[in-house]
Amino acid sequence: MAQAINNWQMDQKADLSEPKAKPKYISTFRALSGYIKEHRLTFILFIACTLVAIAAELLQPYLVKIAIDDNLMTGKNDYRSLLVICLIYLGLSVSAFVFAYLQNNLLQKAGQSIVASIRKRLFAHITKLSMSYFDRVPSGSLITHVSSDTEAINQFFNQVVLSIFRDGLTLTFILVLMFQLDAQLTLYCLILLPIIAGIAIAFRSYMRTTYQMARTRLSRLVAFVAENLSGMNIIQIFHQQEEQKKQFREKNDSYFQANIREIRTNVLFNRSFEVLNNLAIAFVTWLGGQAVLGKTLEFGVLYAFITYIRLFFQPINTITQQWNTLQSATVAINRIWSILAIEPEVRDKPLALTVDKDRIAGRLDFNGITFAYPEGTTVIRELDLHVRPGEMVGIVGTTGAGKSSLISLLCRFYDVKEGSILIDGYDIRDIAQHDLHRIVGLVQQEPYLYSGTVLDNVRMFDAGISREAVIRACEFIGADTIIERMKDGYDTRLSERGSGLSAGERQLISFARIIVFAPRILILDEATANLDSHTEQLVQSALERVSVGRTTLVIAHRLSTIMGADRILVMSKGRIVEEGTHEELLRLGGYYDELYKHSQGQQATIEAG
Ligand SMILES: Nc1ncnc2c1ncn2[C@@H]1O[C@H](COP(=O)(O)OP(=O)(O)OP(=O)(O)O)[C@@H](O)[C@H]1O
Repeated sequence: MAQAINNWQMDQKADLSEPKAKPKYISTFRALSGYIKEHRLTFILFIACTLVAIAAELLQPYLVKIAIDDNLMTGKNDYRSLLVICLIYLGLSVSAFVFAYLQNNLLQKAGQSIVASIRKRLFAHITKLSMSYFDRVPSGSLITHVSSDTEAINQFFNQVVLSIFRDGLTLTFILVLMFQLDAQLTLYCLILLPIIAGIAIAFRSYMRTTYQMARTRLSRLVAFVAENLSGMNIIQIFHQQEEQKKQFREKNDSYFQANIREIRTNVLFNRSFEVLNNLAIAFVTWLGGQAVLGKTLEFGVLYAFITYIRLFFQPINTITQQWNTLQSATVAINRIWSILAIEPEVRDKPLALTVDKDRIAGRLDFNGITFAYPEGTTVIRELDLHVRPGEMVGIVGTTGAGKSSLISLLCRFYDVKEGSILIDGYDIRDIAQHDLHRIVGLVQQEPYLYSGTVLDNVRMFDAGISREAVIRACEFIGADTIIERMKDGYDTRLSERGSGLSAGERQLISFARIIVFAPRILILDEATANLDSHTEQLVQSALERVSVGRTTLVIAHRLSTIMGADRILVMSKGRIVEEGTHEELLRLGGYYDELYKHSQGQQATIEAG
């Protein structure tokens, strides 16, 4: 695999030297070469079966020629030989069927398993890319890469490779047999070749444009649907259905038009080929018929010739049709390989530290950190923060102050531009990410649940964590009664993103996750926002239990969540502007005091209402 990416990268570098980049067919083959080598035995068997299937197919007209010229036209009445010929014909038909079946299956098997491993590799790679990549690339286009681009590679094997071998070999065999039957007549037929090539080339460039247009419009449509699905609640709440329907209709219509254009071009090309085929047959019948009448050509030879000419056009037509597939596979492979070649911006150092989370006390030091998103303005400025092991720190601040960004840096979704973040004195850039993510746990405002059971979601599909451990964790945070009330208890299947559960229930499951994975440092990003007061109480008491003995950072809009924190930080424009306990900050009479009064006012209004 590494070799395949290497080959591809070298080809890309070589291509840069060319002013006008040509379609990268060679690099496509080089990119796939590693995979093909893995299946070389299957490919050898495929070629062998193809040879036998084609030979069995093409020898059939030759047998009929023998029957006509050596039996029927001689008047020998040799029924026995005729029967033998018919039996051999039958045998050839059966062999052609069996070997064509094997040939198809072998190629399908190799092609499908290559595509499955590319898909697996691509998905695994995407999951390792840094958040900055996902900020830039829309998820819709990534879905296209994993689904339709890999499908284009599948078609490459099952159409292009199949056609190159099957149709290429068929053409060669037909030419050999035709020359063997009558060289002069074959040469006459070959006059048609430049005409066929001319038509194919003329159509080819037009077909390429129509094909690419259809693919581009399809990926726009897919991206649009993906975006809409992920933001369906917003669309409904803002009554955007009509507007989205209009935009969808436009994209759908434009894809429809592109498809129609592509189909028309294909039909025109196929029909032109058929006309050409019939012309060639008329041409051979005219020339060959005269020779038969003049007794310079046997009738059986003419029969075989006409059959071969008919068979000759089919593979040419099929091969030319593969141009589209080859084009799309080339584009798809280049797109996939360009993703595979992307190095995650945040990655482990070659000798990354292995840190056992149980030996971490949980001290945190943010030393003069500065951070800006790629192509963005600075959102954290020379920030210093030192947190004791087991301390609970609440973070509040204006919207866009950089609270979530600070947390993203601690999780190493991004790397700081300046300064450093230390956990127990280890720079987080030196710690293996696998270990870091066991040390630092994150609960977000909208916890992500996967399609799977409650059990799977709590233990994150890690079968090494026992059912009992999951149940204990849920009991600990008080989620057990809620889960037991569900249809199948811990085995209840959750729909995508846990949409069948309330926000509080989802939050409790994510707390149970934390208990199971027991990180030393816990981050809660607005974990109690959007909850009704009863669920908030449940979650709040779960939070208190979860945070015991852990360094905890809580970002909160509701001050009630953090009033009891050991320390509260107020952030503004990427800096810490106030710091202290609840009481200290109230005494300070600054932003926090204002926020508190405001929240008290709101509370009073709610109670009065
Ligand atoms: N992925 C991103 N790419 C570029 N800019 C971003 C990204 N995420 C956040 N920002 C910008 O960084 C700044 C800080 O955002 P951040 O989410 O850290 O603030 P916050 O204090 O958590 O705000 P809120 O309370 O509204 O969630 C904002 O100006 C925001 O627009």
